[in-house]
Amino acid sequence: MRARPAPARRVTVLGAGSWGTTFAKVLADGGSDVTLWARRPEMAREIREARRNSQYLPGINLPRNLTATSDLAMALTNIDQLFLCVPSQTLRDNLIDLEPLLPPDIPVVSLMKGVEKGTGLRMSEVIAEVLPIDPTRIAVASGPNLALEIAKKQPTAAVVSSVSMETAHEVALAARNPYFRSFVNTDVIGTEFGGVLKNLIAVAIGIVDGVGYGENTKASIITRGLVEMTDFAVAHGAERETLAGLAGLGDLIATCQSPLSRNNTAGRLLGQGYAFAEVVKQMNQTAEGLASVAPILALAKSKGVEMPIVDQVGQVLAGTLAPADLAPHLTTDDTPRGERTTDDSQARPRAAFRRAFERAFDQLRHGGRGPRGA
Ligand SMILES: NC(=O)c1ccc[n+]([C@@H]2O[C@H](COP(=O)([O-])OP(=O)(O)OC[C@H]3O[C@@H](n4cnc5c(N)ncnc54)[C@H](O)[C@@H]3O)[C@@H](O)[C@H]2O)c1
Ligand SMILES: O=P(O)(O)OC[C@H](O)CO
Repeated sequence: MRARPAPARRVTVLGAGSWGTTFAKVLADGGSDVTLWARRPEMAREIREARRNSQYLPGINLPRNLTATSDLAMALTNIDQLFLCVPSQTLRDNLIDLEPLLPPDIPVVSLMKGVEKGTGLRMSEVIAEVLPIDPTRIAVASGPNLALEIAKKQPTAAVVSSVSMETAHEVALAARNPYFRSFVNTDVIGTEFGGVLKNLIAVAIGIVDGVGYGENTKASIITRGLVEMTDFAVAHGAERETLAGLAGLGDLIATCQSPLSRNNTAGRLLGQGYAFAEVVKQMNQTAEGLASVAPILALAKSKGVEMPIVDQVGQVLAGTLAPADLAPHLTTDDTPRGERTTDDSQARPRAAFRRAFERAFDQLRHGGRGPRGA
């Protein structure tokens, strides 16, 4: 007698924007039965009946094993895994609504790349604060994942991270198909901050692009931006290696290079001279970087981490720095870490100046008798 095939995994994605819908497709193409929860009933109906999300993924056909509802209780009934993909600033309210309906002991996965304004908390921390859930059942997924490319089945990879390797594996198994490969790690802090921080560097890239600067400027910002990302994340407990991987460098490259990126696009509008309020009005999608600048700078300050590029992005958003003045060489270090001064003509005058200063100081201390020992 042939063994009966195991029933398909049942998963729900909360949030039917561009990434929520795309990730639901990733999961469905990986063999799960997927329910997508949309806030607006008309959007749920279009996804269910026409198998399209024409607002966020125009031209993309959605698979048959993906359905949609705007009924939260229905979306959360009898599921094996839950994925969260709403704007970071609304997550807390969404969690409060879903908390009484959450099935016990299922993995809850954040697909978001922002921090909460006011608290500075990462999304996994907001989940841990609001839901009565064992921390080992929380996971995050991040990587170079521009929604529209993935919806067209262009191959890419991501990282699923949880403090429990078992949970990470469980989720990665669901988030895997012929065009989407999920790797696993236990560095939740690094994986999550990688996704948040690359948005800020992508805004900077958009700004200089909008101004009309070329590839040298952008390469310097990307390179020094990665150092800022790494310093920040490591100071908050991340592993350096994570920031050099898909969730750090990988996502930084994708987001900084692509016109599909909303953070990059928002930056470009700022660089072209639009004021922050106008940019927010023009963007009808989530550009997480705009809300993350202030909490990230506050977190950086609390750990004494210097973030000159992110700081300048904050100033452009506030209207106190002209976009054309955002430049990577405006760092506070003479020679930033990771860069060498190859010609020591710059170092010598500084050393000579220090010696002259010490001599003068010594003379003053010893009543003009000349330096001690002289
Ligand atoms: N789009 C991408 O390529 C991509 C890739 C990886 C990660 N992300 C991350 O995914 C998250 C969501 O981004 P997105 O691209 O799907 O955004 P989006 O702007 O395309 O969609 C946001 C969705 O959230 C809904 N929404 C808005 N307010 C809400 C509320 N109060 N309650 C519930 N739902 C609400 C909107 O109706 C919309 O369906 C962000 O953190 C983003 O950084 C996006
Ligand atoms: O469109 P963005 O700028 O939110 O970037 C999308 C993804 O995070 C890229 O990995």
